Amino acid sequence: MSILASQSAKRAILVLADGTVFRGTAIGAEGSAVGEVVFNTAMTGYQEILTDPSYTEQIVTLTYPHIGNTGTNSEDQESDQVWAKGLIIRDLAMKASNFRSEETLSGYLQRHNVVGIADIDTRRLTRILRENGAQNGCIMVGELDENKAQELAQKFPGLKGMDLAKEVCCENPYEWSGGSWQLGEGHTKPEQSQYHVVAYDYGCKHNILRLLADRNCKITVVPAQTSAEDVLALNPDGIFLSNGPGDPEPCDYAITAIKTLLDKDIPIFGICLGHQLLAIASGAQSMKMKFGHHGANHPVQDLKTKRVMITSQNHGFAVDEKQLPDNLEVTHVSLFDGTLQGIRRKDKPAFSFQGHPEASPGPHDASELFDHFIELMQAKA
Ligand SMILES: NC(=O)CC[C@H](N)C(=O)O
Repeated sequence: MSILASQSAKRAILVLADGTVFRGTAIGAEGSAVGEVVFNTAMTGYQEILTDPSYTEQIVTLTYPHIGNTGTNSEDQESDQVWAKGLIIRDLAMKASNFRSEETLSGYLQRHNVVGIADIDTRRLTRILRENGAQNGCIMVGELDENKAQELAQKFPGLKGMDLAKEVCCENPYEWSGGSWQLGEGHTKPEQSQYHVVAYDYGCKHNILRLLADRNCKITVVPAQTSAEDVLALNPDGIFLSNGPGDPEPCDYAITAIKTLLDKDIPIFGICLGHQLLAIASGAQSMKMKFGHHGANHPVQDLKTKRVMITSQNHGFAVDEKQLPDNLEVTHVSLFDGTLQGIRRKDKPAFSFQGHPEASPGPHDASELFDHFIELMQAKA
């Protein structure tokens, strides 16, 4: 191949639905990707972000400018595949240098057939998304056609109304054997298992299951559409509702099951999509946010203790704090914009958190929420 041909094979564009065009360099697979473009402000954790199933149908731009310097490895996966539709960055590190690195970011994206684009003015892009709201976009690699890319971005239906939890979850129930956070991959403490947690997989991140394993839980993971009756047949001490992609409102199967499970007074803990579903099952409503929360430095206040936690966040929908039923108490709020971050049922052993107490990436300030879940199971036992 001539130098010119190989150079042109490397060119890529990002076109937003509003027609804004960014020209850059391809760093991943060939082809094109269409999705909702969101910005994440975390300075680390690109591999965890890419493999978080909550990013299904989304293209992620990272505001941190220098990405790829620690490469990728098999331990930092938050699921078995890359779910983000595409990656947009400012600058790809020329060298991956870390004792845990097994593969470069570029090689990793290509192997997972995910489109990526570098050399983009991600500050300008982020300003557009902040000012006008998250918007659909298209990354195109190879044959570049700006009009076609804009048309594809405009045709993308958007995440409002998209029921994705049932698309990304496991096919069959399984027992978690992926290890614990403290002890590492492949290690669990089954002999010490005290509580049987049934975890609804709506697109669950592995670190949630690792943190439950750390706390002596035996975990059975079940698909998103598992009925409440099938979950009850497993005789759980507690029920976990996972994070996941898309809009919570159309997930009627989950909302119906959670309503039934709430009636049984079994401890329930929800994270992110699981939080939104618990709220809706309790009578609340969700709404689409302007550009959402995606980052690892969001201050959230615990209203009871007044303590401020720095948290990891990844959501584009939120529970509407203006339309809460009487059975819900607000436990946490975002100090960035005052939106609702945590709730507790006043009449049931059930609570949930909008951010990501499991981090990966991010700080572990909110990990005590896992301990609270254990306390609820203890109290019930
Ligand atoms: N991380 C999540 O669970 C995200 C929940 C939901 N898909 C949202 O964007 O708000």
